[in-house]
Amino acid sequence: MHDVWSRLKSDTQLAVVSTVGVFGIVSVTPFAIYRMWQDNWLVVAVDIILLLTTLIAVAISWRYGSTRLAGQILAAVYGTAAVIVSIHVQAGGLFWFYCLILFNFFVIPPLQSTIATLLALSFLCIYGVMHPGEVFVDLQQMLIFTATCLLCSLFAFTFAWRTGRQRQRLRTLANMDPLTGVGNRRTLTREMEIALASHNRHGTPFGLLLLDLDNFKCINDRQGHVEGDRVLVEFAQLTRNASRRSDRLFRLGGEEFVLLMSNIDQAGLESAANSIVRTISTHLRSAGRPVTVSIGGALLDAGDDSISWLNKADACMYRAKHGGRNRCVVHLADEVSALIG
Ligand SMILES: Nc1nc2c(ncn2[C@@H]2O[C@H](COP(=O)(O)OP(=O)(O)OP(=O)(O)O)[C@@H](O)[C@H]2O)c(=O)[nH]1
Repeated sequence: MHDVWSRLKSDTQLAVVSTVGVFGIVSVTPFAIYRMWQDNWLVVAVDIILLLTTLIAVAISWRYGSTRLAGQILAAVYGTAAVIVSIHVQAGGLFWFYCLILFNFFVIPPLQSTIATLLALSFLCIYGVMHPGEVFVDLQQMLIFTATCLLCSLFAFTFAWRTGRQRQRLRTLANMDPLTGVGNRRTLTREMEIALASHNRHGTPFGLLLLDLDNFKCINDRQGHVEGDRVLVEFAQLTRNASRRSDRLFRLGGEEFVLLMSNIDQAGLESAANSIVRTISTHLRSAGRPVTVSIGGALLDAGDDSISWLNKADACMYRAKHGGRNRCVVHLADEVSALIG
């Protein structure tokens, strides 16, 4: 039960599909029973298909995590059902269209949702024009119905689009360091857990570098925090430029950064660290003086967890500081190798 709750809390789309699934079942079931009582077996069949599809879509999203596919199945089936019910229940059935418009915006992205609604609406209007008096009382009713559906769709689109953008912005704020634009500590923790899982399952080699700017306090004290911030931003840019596209840079806090690398061996880690030490001492300047970095590196070994992995790199970084700064030290299985940058 705890697992179900934590998945619902961490996966918004899963929570949405599950909620609309429960609402769908709760709202369709009484109508299916009512139509049975009325002997309207076509609509009963549609309702039963709706209930089964809802259960299948919710099961797909829980079992395989395919919430997008589940949403598309739900939108397609509920759209088709709304058209069939509108034709066979006449005027009363048309009201379901308004639920469909909102429903689509919950389960699929805004553009897909608008297209799905327009398709269902167009089909209904074409059928209505070809069979006068069957779906709409007259042309005026059809036009009013179409206009109100389009308006609802427009409002829902605007709301869903804005909400999506806000959610995206919040996600960025939660995962990114606002000063340097690299991943923050929280993202690093998640990425390290993913690396550990991939290493344990597939044996993928990983390494990390812990980078700490040298005497950064002096820059702040002499040149002020604005200059300190500029140095941090430029340091992040230079480090990213000096590393591979697949390497990921994170700010651990203050003037400490972590570079996470996949598919790397001891020699690769040493060479990457040396290259960054050289790039920074050559290109990073503050008040005309070179700024340098000390780096500790460690490969992910069998039996490591994220804390022991980071601790190995941290111990090496302190060795680099005590060895005179502007250098890197990379952890070996049985020894520590010092490399002058
Ligand atoms: N400008 C700026 N300074 C920061 C930020 N975060 C932390 N600092 C400063 O970074 C400095 C870190 O100082 P220390 O931990 O003594 O490290 P250091 O001076 O680089 O010394 P070593 O690491 O031993 O070479 C402190 O003065 C913090 O105030 C930030 O976001 N912007």
